[in-house]
Amino acid sequence: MLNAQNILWKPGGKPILQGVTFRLKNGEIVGLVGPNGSGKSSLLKILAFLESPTQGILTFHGQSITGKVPLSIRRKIAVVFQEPLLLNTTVFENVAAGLKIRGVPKPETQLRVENWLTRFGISHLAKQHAHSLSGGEAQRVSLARAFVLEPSVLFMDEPFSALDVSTKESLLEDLSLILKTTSVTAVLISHDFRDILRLTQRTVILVDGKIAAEGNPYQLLHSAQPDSVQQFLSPWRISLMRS
Ligand SMILES: Nc1ncnc2c1ncn2[C@@H]1O[C@H](COP(=O)(O)OP(=O)(O)OP(=O)(O)O)[C@@H](O)[C@H]1O
Repeated sequence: MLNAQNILWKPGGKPILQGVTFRLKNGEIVGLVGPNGSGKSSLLKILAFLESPTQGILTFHGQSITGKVPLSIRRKIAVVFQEPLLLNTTVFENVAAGLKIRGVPKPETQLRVENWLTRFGISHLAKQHAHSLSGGEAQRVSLARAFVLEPSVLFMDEPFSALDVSTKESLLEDLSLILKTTSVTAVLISHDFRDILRLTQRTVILVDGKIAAEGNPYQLLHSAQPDSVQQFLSPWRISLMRS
């Protein structure tokens, strides 16, 4: 559904992405990992049409995307960042905001928002002000706000990294179930390879702005890889063997 071919990105003259070719198929959950500064967030922003590549071809459902991205396509994409960036209003209004902008009728908005608040276990917080939430609750609101839009593609950039271990664990459990029971196509960036093993079926490893390896995350972990990939995966191999 989303194809990126030979993407080059040099925002300040320095090449950040160097010839990345990435294909996202309908319904798959793809992990995007790699060392700090390898270009993961940059690639995510380009795939989500938040940045334009310096060179390369992007197509969405077969339609070539150049210049200004049509609103109808932008609206098929949702992005969740590490910081929830919630609006200064209630939880309900935060989750409803995107539907209001799209002109979804009130009764349908009510049903859809209630459904996603329930699925993320936060319906009891509906009337609470978003800025009074804990980090875990706020990230649940941020995810509900993305899912309520029923996007074709959901991008998640480090959604758990600001959460403590037990908060993260309960969110991972709920998100894992939601991803299994919806047909959403998603890309997840995480520094924690355990999240990637748990949530994704295919993983892309970026090193220095290039795809250094890709495949099933378990197979990547247990097979021989080029040195740059070994270096990134070794600590995970060791820590996962111990646990
Ligand atoms: N708009 C920009 N202009 C210039 N350089 C940028 C821009 N955005 C990112 N970079 C640079 O691109 C490189 C890759 O950044 P990016 O955030 O994509 O990496 P990352 O793999 O997501 O890193 P991390 O794991 O630390 O979040 C960094 O050196 C960063 O400073």
